[in-house]
Parts: sequence; structure tokens; C-alpha cells
Amino acid sequence: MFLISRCFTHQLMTFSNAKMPPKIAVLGAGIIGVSSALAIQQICQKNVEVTIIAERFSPDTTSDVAAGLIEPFLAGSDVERVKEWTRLTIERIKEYMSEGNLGAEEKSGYWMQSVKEVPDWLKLMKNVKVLNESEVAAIRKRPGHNFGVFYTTWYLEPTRYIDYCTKKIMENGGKIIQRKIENIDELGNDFDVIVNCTGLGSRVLFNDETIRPCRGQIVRVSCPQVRHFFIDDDFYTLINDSCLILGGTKDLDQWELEVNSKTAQKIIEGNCQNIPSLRHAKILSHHIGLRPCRPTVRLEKEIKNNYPPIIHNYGHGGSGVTIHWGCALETAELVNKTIIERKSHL
Ligand SMILES: Cc1cc2nc3c(=O)[nH]c(=O)nc-3n(C[C@H](O)[C@H](O)[C@H](O)COP(=O)(O)OP(=O)(O)OC[C@H]3O[C@@H](n4cnc5c(N)ncnc54)[C@H](O)[C@@H]3O)c2cc1C
Ligand SMILES: O=C(O)C(=O)Cc1ccccc1
Repeated sequence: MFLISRCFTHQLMTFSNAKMPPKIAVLGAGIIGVSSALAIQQICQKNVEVTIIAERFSPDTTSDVAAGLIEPFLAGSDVERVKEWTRLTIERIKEYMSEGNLGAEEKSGYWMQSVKEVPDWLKLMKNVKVLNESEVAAIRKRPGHNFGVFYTTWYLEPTRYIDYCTKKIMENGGKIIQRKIENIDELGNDFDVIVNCTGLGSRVLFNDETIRPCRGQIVRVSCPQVRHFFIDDDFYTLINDSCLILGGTKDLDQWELEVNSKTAQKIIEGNCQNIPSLRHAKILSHHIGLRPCRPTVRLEKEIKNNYPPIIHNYGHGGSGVTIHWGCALETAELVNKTIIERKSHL
């Protein structure tokens, strides 16, 4: 268990005290917050004091609901940035796998489409095969399966990964505070840089009405004989180490966190049409998550009078796992640059 204090015990500190390491507050403990905190410690060579402040921690974040399939989805319109963030995340996953960690694997499968799509990010995947007409006919399971792509991607189970990152953050001297921040004024001048990884929370905390919930409902099942993912316009079967994740609704501006049993039945039925052997699946659990959707991911520095610099890293839609490490590295570089600039002005 990590030491969690519920109040700020920081003494007021200014940069003028050059002997003290700069204090960085990371708001949010989903995959974006914890990966950003770890990247900051690594890029600033641990010459910083990182404190994660969050209302909810794993396994009670949106991130914990995700299957962790590595594929841009509802990631906004910055397609080139998203592709580069995805590339960096894939490199990170390969390192994570090489350490022998559970909850990360290569995984192949089918994406069946009503309208033909061969997005640029497929170049980051392996074994990509755009299906020809006879191959589509052989795979087709439901109306709307007019085109298809076979490829190999990866999955990264968020809950295991968040635990991995959090342990490293604490080993590096990081701190954790459980608290809902109603207004960043509460942070006063306790920190030298604020990193905002609050996801959908930024709608209220930073008055950003461009970030909107996209409600996703999933069913976790056990069906070991299913070994490939299967995605189409309306449903998906994704794979983790010890379960399958059946999805996948995407209801914009829906905030309801209660599981809808009719929706669950529809998800199960639709995926059984795609993969008939799912009829033998054992239902394990039902979950809801609100994807933090925004026209683009907000990853930038904000300078507000009378506040420490704020580095925003939020609005990752349905791709927070897919692009987390690319975003974390860019966030950490912005923090490091800010620290260096402020020191040079002392
Ligand atoms: C059903 C579903 C399936 C998904 N599948 C995938 C997938 O396969 N691949 C993929 O890449 N992505 C997937 N996603 C998307 C992914 O889950 C999100 O993009 C990602 O979780 C966003 O991470 P986050 O850390 O920004 O947000 P969150 O996980 O929501 O974390 C936000 C953190 O900020 C804290 N916070 C918020 N406001 C405040 C406040 N005022 N004070 C203090 N703390 C605050 C919260 O407590 C929490 O700790 C899926 C999402 C859903 C819903
Ligand atoms: O449900 C989500 O948000 C996902 O990211 C899962 C997913 C992944 C790839 C294609 C469709 C849905």
C-alpha cells in the first residue's frame, strides 16, 4: 500500500531556493497521469519531487475499464501527432514485454468495415493484409462487412501497467495524495509546475467544454478458444491475458455510469454473430467508462498570471492507452524545459 496523505503539508517553496528540487504536481492517476509522472522523473533525472494528486486511483479510473488495444480510436483530428505518439507507445510496450511483464502481448485479428478504410497508422502494425473480395466473403458474419483488414497489433492491460508505473514512481521518491481538487487555487504556490492529467475532469476544473464524455459499455467474458480480436462498426471482441472484452458502445454526451442490461445483451448478441463460439463464453463482469473525447488531445503549456505554469495532457478519447507514452514523453519534455527556463531566470 502506498502512503496516501489527504492534505498538503508542503511548505511554501519558491524557485529561489535552488537547493530544493522543483515540486511538480501531477493531477490525475489514470494511465495518463501515472505515465506522465514517471516520464517526468526519468527525463528530469529524478531532480524533481513529483506528487500525484487524484480523486480516484486504479482500479477505479476510466483507464481501468479499457481493454488496452493499441489502435487510435476517437483520438481527434491531430492524426500525425497521434500516429507518432502511438509509435513511441509501441516501442515502450516492446520494452515492457521484454522485461517479462504480464498483461502485454502481440495480438492479431480482423477489422471488418462497411466503408473501406486503410488508415496511415496501420503502417505501425505488423502482418497487415487488406482482404480481397473472396477473403471478405469468407470472413463476413454480419451486414456491413463489406471490406476488411487483418493485422497484428498489441494490447497493454491498463490496471497492471498503472500498478507497474506507480511502484516505480514511489521508488523514485514520488508522493501520492488522494483528494478531489475543486479549484487549482487550492494548490496555492505549493508547487512549481502543475501537470493536468484529469481527463474528463478538465471540463469543470479548467472550464473546457470542448471535452465531452463518450460512454462505453463492455462485458468481460471467459472464452479461451477465441484467439483473434474482431472489430466492426458496431461491436468488438478484444483480448487480454485472461479474459475477452466485448464492446462497444460509443454514446457521446452520455454520463450514465449504471450498467444497462439491455445494452449488455445487445453487445453479447452482436459479438456472438461475429464469433459464434462466444455462445459458450462465461460472463465475468460488466463495466462502464466515459471516454474523455475532445476535438484534439490538449498537450500544451498554459501560463496564467499568479499561477505556476500548467502543462495540460488530457482529452485522449478512446486512445489513452494507445498514445499514453508518446504523450508522457512530450509532457515531461515541456516540464523539463520549464524548469530549466525558470532556473536560468533566478
Ligand atoms: C469502454 C472503454 C474501452 C476503452 N478501450 C481502449 C483501448 O482498447 N485502447 C485505448 O488506447 N484506449 C481505450 N479506451 C480509452 C482510455 O480508457 C482513455 O483514453 C484513458 O483512460 C484516458 O486516461 P486518463 O488518465 O486521461 O483518464 P482517467 O483514467 O479518467 O483518469 C483521470 C484521473 O484524473 C482524476 N481527476 C479528474 N478530475 C479530478 C479532480 N478535479 N481532482 C482530482 N483528481 C481528478 C481522476 O480521479 C483520475 O485519477 C477505452 C475507454 C473506454 C471507456
Ligand atoms: O472502446 C474503446 O474506446 C477502444 O479503444 C476499443 C477499440 C479499439 C479499437 C477499435 C475500436 C474500439
